[in-house]
Amino acid sequence: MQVEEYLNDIAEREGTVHLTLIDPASQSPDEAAEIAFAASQGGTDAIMVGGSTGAGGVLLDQTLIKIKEQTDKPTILFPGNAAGVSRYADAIFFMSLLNSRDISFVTTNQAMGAPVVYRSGIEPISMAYLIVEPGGTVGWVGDAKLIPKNKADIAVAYALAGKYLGMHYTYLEAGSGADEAVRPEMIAAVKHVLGDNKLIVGGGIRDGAAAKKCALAGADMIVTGTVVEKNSKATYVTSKIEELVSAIKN
Ligand SMILES: CC(C)=CCC/C(C)=C/CC/C(C)=C/CC/C(C)=C/COP(=O)(O)OP(=O)(O)O
Ligand SMILES: O=P(O)(O)OC[C@@H](O)CO
Ligand SMILES: [Mg+2]
Repeated sequence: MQVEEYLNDIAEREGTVHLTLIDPASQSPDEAAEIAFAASQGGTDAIMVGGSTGAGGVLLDQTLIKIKEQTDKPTILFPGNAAGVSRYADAIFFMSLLNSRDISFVTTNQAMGAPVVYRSGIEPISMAYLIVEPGGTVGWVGDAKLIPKNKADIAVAYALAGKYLGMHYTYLEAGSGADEAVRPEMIAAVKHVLGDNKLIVGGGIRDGAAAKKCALAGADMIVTGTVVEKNSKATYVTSKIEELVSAIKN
């Protein structure tokens, strides 16, 4: 089964998908694989691999190779630029940062990365990537015109633009380690116009209660990264992921 179909199927059957984000720059490939294994034990549905600063090359390849030795869950690239493409992944969130001021994050990195995706045979999953306040590192790196956190109508406008451009997924990003996750009002307003198109929410989600708020508001998929990155002890990772997963599944 293709990864997009796999994710959509889980969203339909279980209500919400959980994705674990691993930044190859934050630990060794072996440690990344331990986190991926522990997260799989905790019930995560897939592993996203990427970072906004320097996640490419041999480190990215090795991280994916090691992760795939430890888990059967699909691996999905979450690239910060064209260098974030690796043939060792199953799929890639082929995203455009629609609210960037910098055309390189809207189309140029996509053009530079596309032939690599084509040759590697990994599955592209089209995605509108929208960065909301506070935005964190990715907001700065991506030169985003941050969507104000209480302006749901602006997020709705961008989400509709992405949908009309044919993007299957929309990602509302508050930034890694954000003090506050994307607000339920914004999630609900965006999901309302997306209809069957899938909505991913991430940034600043640290516990089951916060994840549940996002899921109840209408998120189809929840991404968490920092919570397990900073506490890579396997038993902690498994129980934290269990907490998040049980909060968002039917
Ligand atoms: C589709 C292709 C080939 C490229 C897309 C390029 C785009 C649109 C990038 C958007 C801007 C950007 C820098 C995204 C990075 C997303 C990401 C991997 C965030 C996760 O990393 P974090 O862990 O939050 O950040 P740090 O790396 O700062 O820890
Ligand atoms: O690290 P956290 O805060 O979980 O954020 C995950 C993801 O949305 C960042 O791109
Ligand atoms: Mg990171």
